[in-house]
Amino acid sequence: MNTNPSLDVLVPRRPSRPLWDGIKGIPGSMQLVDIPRLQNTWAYGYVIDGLKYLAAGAVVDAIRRAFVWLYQRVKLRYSTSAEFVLGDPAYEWIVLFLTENNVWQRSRDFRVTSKSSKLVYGVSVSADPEITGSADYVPTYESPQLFRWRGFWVEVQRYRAQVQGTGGQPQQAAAIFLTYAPARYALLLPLTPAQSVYTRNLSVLSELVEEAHRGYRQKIKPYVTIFLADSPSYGGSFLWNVKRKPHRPIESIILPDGILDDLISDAKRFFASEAWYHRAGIPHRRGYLLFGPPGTGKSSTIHAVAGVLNLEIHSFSLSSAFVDDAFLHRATATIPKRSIVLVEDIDCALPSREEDDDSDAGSPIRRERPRAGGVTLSGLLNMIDGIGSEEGKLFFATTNYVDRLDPALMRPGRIDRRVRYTLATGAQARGLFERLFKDAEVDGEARGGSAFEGEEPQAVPVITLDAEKIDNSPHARPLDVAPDPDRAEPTSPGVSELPTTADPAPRTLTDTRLTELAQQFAAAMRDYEFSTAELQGYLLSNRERPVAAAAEMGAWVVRQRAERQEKAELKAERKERMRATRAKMEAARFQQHYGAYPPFPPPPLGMGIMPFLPSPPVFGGDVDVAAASPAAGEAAAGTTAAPASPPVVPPPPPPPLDLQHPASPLDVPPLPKLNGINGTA
Ligand SMILES: Nc1ncnc2c1ncn2[C@@H]1O[C@H](COP(=O)(O)OP(=O)(O)OP(=O)(O)O)[C@@H](O)[C@H]1O
Repeated sequence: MNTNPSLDVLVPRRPSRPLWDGIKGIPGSMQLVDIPRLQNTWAYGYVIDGLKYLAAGAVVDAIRRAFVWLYQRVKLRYSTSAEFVLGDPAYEWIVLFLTENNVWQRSRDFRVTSKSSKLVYGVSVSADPEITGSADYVPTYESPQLFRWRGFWVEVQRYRAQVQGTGGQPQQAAAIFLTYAPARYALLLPLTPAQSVYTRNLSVLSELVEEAHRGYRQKIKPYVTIFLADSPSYGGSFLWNVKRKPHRPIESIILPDGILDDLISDAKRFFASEAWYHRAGIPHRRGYLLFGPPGTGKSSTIHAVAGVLNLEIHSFSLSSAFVDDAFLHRATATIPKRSIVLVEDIDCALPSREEDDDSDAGSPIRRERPRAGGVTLSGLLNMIDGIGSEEGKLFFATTNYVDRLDPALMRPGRIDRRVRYTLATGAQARGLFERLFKDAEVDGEARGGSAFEGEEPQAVPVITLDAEKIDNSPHARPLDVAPDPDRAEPTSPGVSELPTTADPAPRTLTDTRLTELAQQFAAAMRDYEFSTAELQGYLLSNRERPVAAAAEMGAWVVRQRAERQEKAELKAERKERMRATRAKMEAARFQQHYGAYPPFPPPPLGMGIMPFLPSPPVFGGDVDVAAASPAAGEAAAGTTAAPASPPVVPPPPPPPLDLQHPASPLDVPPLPKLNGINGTA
């Protein structure tokens, strides 16, 4: 008989419906539950314990739910969420704020990266500068950190996730959650999830963010912050790659007088006249196009302007594969007020014919440059003057090929000012020399010893007036001659006055001497012959030898000219081969469609295929598909087309630098015809 009443409840006896048939092995029996025997089995204890735990769990869960319910009521009444998402500038502010407030001190999680130009807010974790100098130690706040701020307890926690980027690559996403409560609610903090702010007073949150922003601006002052849109975005968020660069001193940019000052005062006026723009109903933005050959100072100018005006740069490279219209739109929407939006090499966004094709106008076969990652002209225009581009933003674009730009891009309102950069003039070369060698020591060899430890004194090339080597071009100057390696004489006028014995005390160049050397340096080249970057490269390779740098400039110029000539010849040869290949391909196609001879009179010579048509079929009946590939074509063309090497004509000096000054943003004079810039037609 069953004496256990609880088991009676759990296993009711139902004589008409036996439950334990299978256990006793007698199907159909109605009295088979033998409770006393069941109690003696080993499983019984487990079953009873399990039931007890189940009951205890249910009670705990009920209590937890009651707490959550209570928390929800408190949260609804007092709290707000504060989330800072990686990639947004506010994320940078808050991370710096946390670092400055030493919130990391109890942190156990750090990300260690070698020092680079990437903007990171590392903390000093060691007293040894040798160690802290080579790496950044960034607290990651993976575990919650609690700190006090203005009478509030603030809890910070970071969440990290791997998400799918637009390009399909995995992408890091992160956010920082802040929770704060007045000190009297501090006890509640540990009991609650971190995403809440325990007060409805939003001004507390705003004060915290503003303080973080102020601190950030202060900290970042000596630097220009550059946000690069160089990673695919994910979901609705946008990820900027943040770098920083020290300010570029404005006087280190060597341009004709007035250009930089004018640019800066124009930008200052723009920022100061926000109210006027609003009253006039004109979107508060201003566009600048800087164009000219590579290495002439376009990017440097933008960095210097950003430093002077304390602006951040948000930079786009339109040639990245993942950049499309939607990407541009999303990115532009995240750019804060008072920023520079920079598109370098803006011509890359638009389809254009290859440089080499210019002589083949009219040919049906053209090699188009591949379109960059799906950016359309209208997408670009929307980016420049869409909603997200208003609110006090300077738009800067640079290009080496201004003639490739669509007129729609350059209409007033999108581009308000255009600044042309040219290769260096003599005055710029002098300025560059003086800037790089100001306060420099006199060369070791000029003082009688090598500037470099253990190095043989170099024989300084002598400039001779050899009639055969003299450049007779109209731009030539007396120093356009090759050095004579057999003769070595004192470097330059004035150097012989320097002591000839080794002098341990370093001697700096006097201002007069520096000016003389700068003039000597500049006189060795023609105006508009080299880019400032090329001259800078030469001077840097002679950084400790100003006297020799000036004296050897003539030889360097001669070498550069010879190299250029060689390159120009090779290019002309390649171009000729390509043209011959294309002509063959056209002839083959023509034959395929119409047979060996045309059914109509030949067009004038020079119109693509005709020079090949009167001859009997060169390729036989079939089209040689391999010949259609440039490589095969080049090989074939080597036997049929004699490459012509046109003489290298020195480029005509371009017009002087000009900065156009429209009277108003809507009054921009038409762009002058720019044939010849950078060698393009
Ligand atoms: N006018 C200049 N004054 C001082 N330095 C210059 C000038 N032009 C070029 N440089 C130097 O040459 C280098 C390249 O300059 P920068 O990148 O500004 O040229 P860029 O015109 O933007 O070239 P690209 O069109 O190839 O981008 C930099 O190191 C810069 O210091």
